[in-house]
Amino acid sequence: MTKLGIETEFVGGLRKTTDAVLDVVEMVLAGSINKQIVRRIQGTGARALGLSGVDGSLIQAQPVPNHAEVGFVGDVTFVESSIIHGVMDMGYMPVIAPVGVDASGQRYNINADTAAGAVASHMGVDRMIVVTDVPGIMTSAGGEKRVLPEVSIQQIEDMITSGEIYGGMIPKVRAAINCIHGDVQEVVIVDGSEPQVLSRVVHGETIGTRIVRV
Ligand SMILES: Nc1ncnc2c1ncn2[C@@H]1O[C@H](COP(=O)(O)OP(=O)(O)O)[C@@H](O)[C@H]1O
Ligand SMILES: CC(=O)N[C@@H](CCC(=O)OP(=O)(O)O)C(=O)O
Repeated sequence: MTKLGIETEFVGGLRKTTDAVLDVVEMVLAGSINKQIVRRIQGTGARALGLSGVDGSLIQAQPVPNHAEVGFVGDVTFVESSIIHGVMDMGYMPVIAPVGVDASGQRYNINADTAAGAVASHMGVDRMIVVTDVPGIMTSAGGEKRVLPEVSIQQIEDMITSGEIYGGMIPKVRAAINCIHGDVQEVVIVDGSEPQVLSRVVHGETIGTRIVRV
């Protein structure tokens, strides 16, 4: 953005999105970043297929409640999960860029965690794994900083209110809460720099933070 001379700022973890910002967001998220992820997955020998939420109206969106403040940021209204199932049935891992569209063709920038949560909910998966750059939800209650192995929805709400959960962690936990209210049984937040982190979660290792219904 800076290189292109466009200024942006974040409000509650969401990027303020003007038309000019939307152009760059779509170009980068659905273009270069999406293809980079696809190339990396293919580099491991797996098969990947990149698409954005606009393709096939995969991610349908509406303006967020605070759109007057943040602009073209979207909440997901519907996910055409049959497209994802179709891609997976063909043996490809879908890599979905978080850009949504509404019935009039308006594009929306959607936080990646919000989009992932909506995809997980609409697909009816048992578990969503959120990969980030910290070892989980951290607390400094009791003096030193530590990872919480498990948190409830109420604890999360309290931590947002107290400011202990802030910035980019907010859309992650909000997406987790939305998932848990549906069919998804648990959401696990883990550090992507941990080796083999996805298979370790799938095999039941206690790692990161589990968000459970309770
Ligand atoms: N309680 C918390 N525990 C851990 N990280 C937190 C917490 N509250 C806020 N954060 C911040 O959330 C960040 C992760 O969100 P974000 O930067 O959006 O990650 P990503 O780019 O992986 O989506 C962490 O790097 C950290 O700065
Ligand atoms: C509305 C909004 O904030 N969209 C995000 C989409 C990408 C994203 O969410 O990336 P992270 O998961 O690394 O934060 C953005 O424009 O940065």
